[in-house]
Amino acid sequence: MTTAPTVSASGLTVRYGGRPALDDVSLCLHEGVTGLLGPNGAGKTTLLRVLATAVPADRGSFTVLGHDPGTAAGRQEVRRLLGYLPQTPGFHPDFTAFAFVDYVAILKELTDRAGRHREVRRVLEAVGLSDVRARRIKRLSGGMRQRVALAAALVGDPRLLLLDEPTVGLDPEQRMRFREVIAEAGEGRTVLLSTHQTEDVAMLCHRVIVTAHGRLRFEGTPAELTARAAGRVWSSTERDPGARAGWRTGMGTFRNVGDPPKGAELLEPTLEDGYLLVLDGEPAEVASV
Ligand SMILES: Nc1ncnc2c1ncn2[C@@H]1O[C@H](COP(=O)(O)OP(=O)(O)OP(=O)(O)O)[C@@H](O)[C@H]1O
Repeated sequence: MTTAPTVSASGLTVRYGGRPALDDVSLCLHEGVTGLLGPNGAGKTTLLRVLATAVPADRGSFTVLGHDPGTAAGRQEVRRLLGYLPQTPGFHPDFTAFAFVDYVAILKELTDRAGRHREVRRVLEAVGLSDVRARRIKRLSGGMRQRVALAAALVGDPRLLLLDEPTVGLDPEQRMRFREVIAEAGEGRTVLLSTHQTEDVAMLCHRVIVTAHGRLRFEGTPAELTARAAGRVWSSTERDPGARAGWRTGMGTFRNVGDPPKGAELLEPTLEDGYLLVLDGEPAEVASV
């Protein structure tokens, strides 16, 4: 990648009660969509909170397009460049979808009323909510509320978009719609997408980061993550006790991931297989995704 990174982070560490939620994480994010995978408690939300300047790092530093949030002026610049969809977005339920996104647009310093309203209509259209923009948030479904939160993150055309599990709880059609919007947002902008959906990463992302126990375990392309499982996925009629993971498929045969026995019938690996193998060696409660 030849372009300068949007985000450069070095040694980011956050501790809660002495335990590291984020442990010496260094990374660069470029334009396009980067997927952030990791089991529960891996530190994904903590990393997004730090980059969103919602939580300060105990150690380490980062810049966004050269601005250092370690200073008050730098933090203000970084916040101007950000769109953030937190894991549990907060709404005032009596707001309409339009009024809520408009409120966020005002906080984002879009002061010209007519231009701001155009922008609010644009992002509501992008997430497919134009028809219900006058409906109160308390009367919207969970998936629609998630789309309101995405519209609020998109408003003002941020250069860096931080999305914390945006497709959780969405039906397949809505997930597809989200993918379209996120892919579009990744054109000319930098998107960090935290997710448990390896499918979303395979379909959307040009880069992928895997974390566990607050540490970076992998950084590369989805194809490179998938390649970690090349020659390590095989089919058998019984569950192979030597497999790292194995399950009966709908075909009645077992799909095993790990170190295959000699002569095993090898299968085409997926990104999820690569992910499982990257987590291999983690303590069991973390590795059992
Ligand atoms: N405010 C907090 N106070 C204390 N501990 C916290 C706090 N926030 C996170 N942690 C702990 O830090 C670790 C990382 O949590 P984090 O929410 O960043 O993980 P995650 O990868 O986003 O998990 P999930 O996939 O379940 O959302 C966990 O052990 C969590 O319990």
